Amino acid sequence: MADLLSDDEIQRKLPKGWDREGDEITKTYEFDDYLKGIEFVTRVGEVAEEEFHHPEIRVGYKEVEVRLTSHEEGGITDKDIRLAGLFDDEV
Ligand SMILES: C[C@H](O)[C@H](O)[C@H]1CNC2=NC(N)=NC(=O)C2=N1
Repeated sequence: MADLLSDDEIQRKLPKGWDREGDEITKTYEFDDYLKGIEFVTRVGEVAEEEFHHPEIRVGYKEVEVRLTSHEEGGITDKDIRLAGLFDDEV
């Protein structure tokens, strides 16, 4: 089990463009068209499965919202920070 991060660690480690909301970190990605967002979701899902750490994903028109938390630990861990960076690499 990974350690829960402190408030200061979260703020320090949070990748640019990500926000902290309670026990989650979140980012909304914007796309030129709906299907580009859907294609992004597929890539995010593949990374999540490879890392066995899964986000919640909300698909809107030309936008995709991703939310990460470590369910087993009950908060935000380095796994969430790491996945955030990997998802950013998939844009
Ligand atoms: C049994 C447990 O669901 C698995 O170990 C994995 C699956 N994916 C997961 N994803 C996330 N975000 N948090 C978890 O604690 C988690 N656990």
